[in-house]
Amino acid sequence: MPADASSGAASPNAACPIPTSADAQPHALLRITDIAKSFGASRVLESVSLDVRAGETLGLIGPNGAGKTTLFNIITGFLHADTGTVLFEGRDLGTMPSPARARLGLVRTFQKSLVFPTQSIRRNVAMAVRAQGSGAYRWWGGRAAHAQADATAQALIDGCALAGRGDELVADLSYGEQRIVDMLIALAQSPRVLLLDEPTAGLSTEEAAQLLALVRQHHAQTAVVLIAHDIDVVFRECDRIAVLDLGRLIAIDTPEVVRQHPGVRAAYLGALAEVQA
Ligand SMILES: Nc1ncnc2c1ncn2[C@@H]1O[C@H](COP(=O)(O)OP(=O)(O)OP(=O)(O)O)[C@@H](O)[C@H]1O
Repeated sequence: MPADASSGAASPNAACPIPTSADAQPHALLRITDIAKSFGASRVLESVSLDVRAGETLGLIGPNGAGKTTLFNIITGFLHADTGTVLFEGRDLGTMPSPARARLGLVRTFQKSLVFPTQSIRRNVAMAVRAQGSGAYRWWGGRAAHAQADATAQALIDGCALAGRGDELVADLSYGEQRIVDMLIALAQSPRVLLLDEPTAGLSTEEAAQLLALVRQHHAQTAVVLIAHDIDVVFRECDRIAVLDLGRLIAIDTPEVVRQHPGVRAAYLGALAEVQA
């Protein structure tokens, strides 16, 4: 947890002043400012600003349809915002396509797994290692490049609960084990900012904690942004929590402060009362 994870009051503006490129602080790896997005007449995001700091885990929560995945899509270049900026290490990413963003270290996972189920664990992870260099998933290439990617993949696999099972097909793994492969694929891309879209859905709280611990095992300084509907997991695992409601950021602060935020409690209809302090 970063030393400066706490950030004061629960109002979005007080906790995270609307930033400009001129006042970017060195610890804000990713800074999004005034993001708005509509689909036709439907306004999905409205003036969303927040920063993401090296080494922190920032939870991104909100009711269904609040705009969480749309925000991920904009940060990672799968969609472009109508207005607003995405700064990565102070650099405006503009219309940079998603593969180029991934090569900078802006890596994401998806709600639906993107693994190749009929391939081995090692082959899936090795392809991600190679994608980091080339910007595309490739089956072919020189022997040395293959060997290097395999070795990196093997090291990742050996450092987790799938150690010694690199030759197994992903299709033969349990649901929870497949989520680990998703995470290894993300980690293979050397993320500086890792955006995780529902990686813990369907996992127990314990399994979710183990999955997230994998990130810190490999990348202590990576900033993690976690979308999860299990608010128990979010409140336990995150240094700060950002709350979207109807496309607006209604709070961004420490779990302790967010838990008490009246707007957040209203959005969650009292469900927060169940979360352990
Ligand atoms: N490509 C699209 N075209 C039209 N509407 C879209 C598109 N993508 C998302 N939406 C709409 O935007 C709103 C926000 O969707 P989004 O997936 O970002 O929400 P979310 O907070 O991630 O929801 P959930 O928790 O259910 O995944 C929803 O009403 C959704 O139907």
